Amino acid sequence: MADPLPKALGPLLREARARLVAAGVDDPVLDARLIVEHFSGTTRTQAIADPEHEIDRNAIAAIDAALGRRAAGEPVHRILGYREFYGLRLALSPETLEPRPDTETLVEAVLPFVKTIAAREGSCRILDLGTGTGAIALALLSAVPTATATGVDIAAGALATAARNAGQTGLGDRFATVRSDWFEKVSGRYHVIAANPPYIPSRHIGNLQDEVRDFDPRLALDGGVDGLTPYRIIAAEAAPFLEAESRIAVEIGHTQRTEVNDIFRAAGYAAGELFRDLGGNDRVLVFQRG
Ligand SMILES: C[S@@+](CC[C@H](N)C(=O)[O-])C[C@H]1O[C@@H](n2cnc3c(N)ncnc32)[C@H](O)[C@@H]1O
Repeated sequence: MADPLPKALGPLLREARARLVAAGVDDPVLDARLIVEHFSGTTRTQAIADPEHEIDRNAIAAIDAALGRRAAGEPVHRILGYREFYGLRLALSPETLEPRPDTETLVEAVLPFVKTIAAREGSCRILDLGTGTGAIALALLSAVPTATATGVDIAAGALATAARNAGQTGLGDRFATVRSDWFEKVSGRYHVIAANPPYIPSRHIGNLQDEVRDFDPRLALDGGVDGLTPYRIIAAEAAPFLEAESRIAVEIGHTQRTEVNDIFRAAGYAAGELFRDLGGNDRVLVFQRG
């Protein structure tokens, strides 16, 4: 059994860090700070300016429990219950993928087009397929005040979380949700179809990092036998939902550029424009009709 946690903020942070180091956690300094700040309601500045500040007993108990979960392998943002994406604090739930910084590449890739359409037409309609927390749609809405978005997901729990995130970020009046198997229940036409679909081949799911395999929902990961099934559906079925001037932006696995390009080209789209993530990996393709 671990020693009781100190009450004073400075020593508490040091002990939290030491527990996560001992457990072999990847980034113990950051994770200890996130956990302590979240459950104690303190800030980094406070820890520096007033390290003797006393934390109350309930907060200490919550920090103790959270450190135990982190030491046992649960991702830190699952424990906190939220993750920042494109400057928005998005709540997570068991049915949502934890949004990743790489996905901000998709937001940046399609944002100039969204702005152009919104400026010219007074609005830009976005369809976010497989919306999860609502990350992509809400990021675009936060950057373009006249845009509107529909978030589609097959998971009812994900849509409930996305709707809650829209409300909490003040974007609820421009965001709607539709529960649908890809386009099945979708109606209307859109200037942008964005998707970060599940793209891991089924047989690779077991080899993913424990934190991904055990805590992200399988529905958000499994892209079928070769990981490309959702791209085939999107490429084949998107056309009736697109405005004359429009884009389809998809996130891809870093080895899938050629295959995904081939799928969309066979469906009548011009070769996709490629965007790389901050790690230099192929990450996003943006298509328009050829
Ligand atoms: C990789 S996650 C992306 C979540 C979010 N867009 C993001 O970027 O963080 C894929 C999402 O697709 C949803 N999904 C899986 N199969 C689906 C289907 N057949 N129709 C609609 N959505 C689906 C999952 O529930 C999950 O939310």
